Amino acid sequence: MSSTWGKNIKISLFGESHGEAVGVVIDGLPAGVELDYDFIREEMKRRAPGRSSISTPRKEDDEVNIISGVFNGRTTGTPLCCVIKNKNKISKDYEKIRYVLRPGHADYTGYIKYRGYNDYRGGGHFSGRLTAPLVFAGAVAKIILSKKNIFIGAHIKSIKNIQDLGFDFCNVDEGTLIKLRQMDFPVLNDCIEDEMKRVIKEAKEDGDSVGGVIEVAVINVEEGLGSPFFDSIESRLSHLLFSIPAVKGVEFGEGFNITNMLGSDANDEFYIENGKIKTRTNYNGGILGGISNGMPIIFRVAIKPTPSILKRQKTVNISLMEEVELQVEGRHDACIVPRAVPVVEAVTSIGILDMLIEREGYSWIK
Ligand SMILES: Cc1cc2nc3c(=O)[nH]c(=O)nc-3n(C[C@H](O)[C@H](O)[C@H](O)COP(=O)(O)O)c2cc1C
Ligand SMILES: C=C(O[C@@H]1CC(C(=O)O)=C[C@@H](OP(=O)(O)O)[C@H]1O)C(=O)O
Repeated sequence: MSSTWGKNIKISLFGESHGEAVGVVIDGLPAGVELDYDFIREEMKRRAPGRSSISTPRKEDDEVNIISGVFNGRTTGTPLCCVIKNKNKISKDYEKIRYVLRPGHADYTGYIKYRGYNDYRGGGHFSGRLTAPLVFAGAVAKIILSKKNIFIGAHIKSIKNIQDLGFDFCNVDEGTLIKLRQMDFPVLNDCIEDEMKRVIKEAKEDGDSVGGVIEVAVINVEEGLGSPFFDSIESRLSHLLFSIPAVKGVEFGEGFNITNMLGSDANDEFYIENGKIKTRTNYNGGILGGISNGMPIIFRVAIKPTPSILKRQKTVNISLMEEVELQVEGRHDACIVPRAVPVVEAVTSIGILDMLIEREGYSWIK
């Protein structure tokens, strides 16, 4: 099933953007974990639509309704089902373009795969709205990971060609990640925020959209997590990251740039600090042979420009089999990147927790 993922923590997404609700069933959770509802609400708010002028004006409160798997505020260990209602749908925008394929969106491929039975309203099951339940599942995973002091944080590394500073690959502290989490527009260099927002606003005024890159750090993962080959940390996390709509690239450590380096530079040399083996550089992003080496796990995720744009585009009416021009109406993100930051963190948390339970079972979770 394409909407189900995981070996130990299994998540199953359901719903459509203009249907009754979206949601997730999480199976394999440990019993007895106290859920911090304030934290979960904050995480949901970070992603929710309609909270800024650069995001879609569709306002949703993204209130989570937990309908199973929690009793007296603690997980029971049985499937946890969370439902998030769709309260602010305007489906008429999509009736007009029912058979007119939006370039860059999943209208064509969805129509072909599901033989025209797909819910086309708002992208249906392909919508970025399905990332709301992912953020919920990620918040639960973050609560559990915090028991091992594992923190996941991310910032907007670039919007189009405007660059933020990068993480210090060897030294990412918890304080920085928590500060980023509290920011509506998380960047390391405060001075770059206005310029990035200007690029987004200019594209929007022009009926267009822009993309960008998100940089992620996972800290305090002990050495030895992961496996070689098919279950490498890179493979497991990439599977989840590429499941997020609009993700077009993932690179770990120096990523593609490592090809510009000599081996003598790219090799992270080892040393000992207080009896612990560390590396002086971290170009490999904390992973060797698919397994964590105890350094921060660092990677970047490329997000494409939002496909639904006001600008006129050439496309096809699939019912009439005619070439037509399209001007998309409706409520869309001029740039997906800021709202994708908590989503990227969420799937990373789910992936790390899944691998941790595989390695250590449940006994460390109290
Ligand atoms: C948080 C989030 C918000 C999104 N908002 C929009 C949007 O407003 N309009 C749009 O056309 N696409 C939006 N997308 C992207 C589409 O859902 C995505 O491009 C589409 O499903 C096709 O998938 P693909 O780009 O991975 O091929 C959003 C994605 C995410 C993760
Ligand atoms: C609703 C959300 O984002 C939606 C993601 C989306 C898409 O095509 O992915 C298209 C828009 O949907 P609509 O046309 O119904 O307003 C966004 O608003 C959300 O993230 O919660």
